[in-house]
Parts: sequence; C-alpha cells; structure tokens
Amino acid sequence: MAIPCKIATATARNALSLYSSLSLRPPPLSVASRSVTIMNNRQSHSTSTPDIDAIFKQKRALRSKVKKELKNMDPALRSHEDSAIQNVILEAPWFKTCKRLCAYISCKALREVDTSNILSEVLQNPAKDGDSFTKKKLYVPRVEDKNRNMRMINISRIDDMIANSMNILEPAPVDADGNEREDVMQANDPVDLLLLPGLAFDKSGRRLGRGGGYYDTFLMNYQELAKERKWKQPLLVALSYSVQIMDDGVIPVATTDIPVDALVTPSGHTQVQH
Ligand SMILES: Nc1nc2c(c(=O)[nH]1)N(C=O)[C@@H](CNc1ccc(C(=O)N[C@@H](CCC(=O)O)C(=O)O)cc1)CN2
Ligand SMILES: Nc1ncnc2c1ncn2[C@@H]1O[C@H](COP(=O)(O)OP(=O)(O)OP(=O)(O)O)[C@@H](O)[C@H]1O
Repeated sequence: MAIPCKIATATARNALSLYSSLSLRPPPLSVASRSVTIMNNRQSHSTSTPDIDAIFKQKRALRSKVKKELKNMDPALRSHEDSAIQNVILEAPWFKTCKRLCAYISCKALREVDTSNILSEVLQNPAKDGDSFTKKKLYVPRVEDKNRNMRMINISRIDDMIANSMNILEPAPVDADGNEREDVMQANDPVDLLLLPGLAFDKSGRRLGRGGGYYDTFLMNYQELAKERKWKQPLLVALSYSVQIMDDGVIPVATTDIPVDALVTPSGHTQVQH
C-alpha cells in the first residue's frame, strides 16, 4: 500500500551553477504510425494515422519495465539522487526567480523523485525578488475524478494535506478556516514553472506518465489559457532518476502527449534538444 510522504527540511545544497536559456520549445514530436490503405472507388492511397492501440501497448510495457527498475534501485543511490536532483533545482536561476509554480507532492510508495526539500523551501523561505523578498506561490495537484480531471490548488502550508484514494497527499478544496483555495486556472497571474513527475523521459522532452492522462490534460488546458491571456508559457521541467532516462525513440508518443522543456537528473540539468 502506498504511504504518504513526510516533508523534510531543506538540506545544504551544492553550489551548482546552471544556466541556459529555457524559453525554447521542442519541435512537435514524431508519433508512432502505421500506413493505412484507403480504398476509394477504384483508387487506393496510403495515409499515415496514429496506431493508438499499439502506442498504448508499448506505453504499458515501458511503464512496467521502469517500475521494476525503480523497485530494484539501491536505497542509498535513490537517496543520493533525490538530494542531487533537488539541489540542482534549488540552485537553478529559473527556480530562484520563479514567482508562482506548480509542483507535485512526491510519493515514496510510487518511488517518485523526492520533492520535499523543494516544497519546504518554497513554503518556508521567501525568495529574493530584486531588492525585496517575496514568497513563491505554490500550487499542488488535486485529482477530482478518474476522468483525467486534475486541478492545481494553492497551498501555503503542508500540514493540512490529506491522502487521496491513491494515497498521494493533496489539499482539500477549502483551507482550515473554511476559505476556498485558489485554483490555478482561476488565478489572475500566470505560473512560471511546473515541476512534473513521470515514469520515463528522454533528452528530446518526451515524457511517459502513469497512465491517467491527468498531466497531459491539465497542461493542454493551461497552455490554452496562457495563450488566450497572452501570458508567457510556463517552463515544464521533469524530475528523473538516472534509470528513468531512455534513449531516443524508446518512449512511445501519442498526439495528446505534451513534451517537457527540460529534464533535471542527478548529474544536472538537461535542456531539451531542438
Ligand atoms: N505525486 C504525484 N501526484 C499526482 C500524480 C503523480 O503522478 N504523482 N498524478 C499524475 O497523474 C496525479 C494522480 N495520478 C495518478 C495516477 C496513477 C497512480 C498510480 O498509483 N498508479 C499505479 C498503477 C495503477 C494501475 O495501473 O491501476 C502505479 O503507477 O503503480 C497514482 C496517481 C495527480 N497527483
Ligand atoms: N488532452 C487530452 N485529451 C483527451 N484525452 C487525453 C488527453 N491527454 C491524455 N488523454 C488520454 O488519457 C489516457 C492516458 O494517457 P497517457 O497514456 O498519455 O497517460 P500518461 O502518460 O500517464 O499521461 P499523464 O502524465 O498526463 O497522466 C489516454 O487514453 C489518452 O488518450
């Protein structure tokens, strides 16, 4: 059974100096396809349509392979990689300067890259904003139903989270004082950064989730909202243990899959290649 994770205090960080322009988007990714012959009266022609069933099957197979590898990961290596990945983020200029972000609350039982140091840092310490200090605004996921509906809800404390049916900690829609929490889709200001979980990633920005379609649906809606409001699109950054990084071509891609802009791995930060 899954165990909700405790939020740890931020640890000392490596002084990693990372900077690169992160505003570039990856090109559209190729989609696995099959050639379909259409008989049209006496003419026949070939067209390329996504073979959705084949893609789903390949995704399922890759998910179980990666889950096994995560299960077999040495605990000392896991702990080392958890710290290294979080330190990369905590020292990154795009993290330091971000004002509003969405991040996942990591779940140990799902063997996800730990985000507890990052969440503690965001919730405890104001960030330097020019000459003044302001707190970053944090939104975390809340699953509404099994039909791909996930909201990102603003929280300012970690201790009023409750475990959902998947045993992931998430906020109640109202806070302890009975006030409705802000949904990022209703906010007046855009988020600059999204920290994403997942099962497998590659250097071209492909990302394989757990099969719920929650993030792809949320990202599609949020990117549309940002476009409508003429906001800068948020930077999409995925967190990945080394065993989760795949060679190019290994991750099956469907048309609804949204690529990430950057991958943070234990050895640093990889900007998606264009
Ligand atoms: N920490 C965290 N929060 C998150 C997500 C996530 O991936 N990680 N989500 C991202 O979508 C949403 C929840 N989606 C989830 C989808 C599947 C499973 C899960 O336990 N899957 C099992 C397999 C279940 C099955 O196959 O029947 C597993 O992966 O082992 C958990 C959360 C929102 N919150
Ligand atoms: N934007 C979308 N609109 C409609 N259906 C979608 C969308 N995004 C995903 N889906 C559907 O959700 C299901 C799960 O998708 P997929 O296998 O890509 O999940 P995933 O990799 O776990 O994604 P996520 O990280 O978003 O949970 C599929 O049936 C897919 O077609």
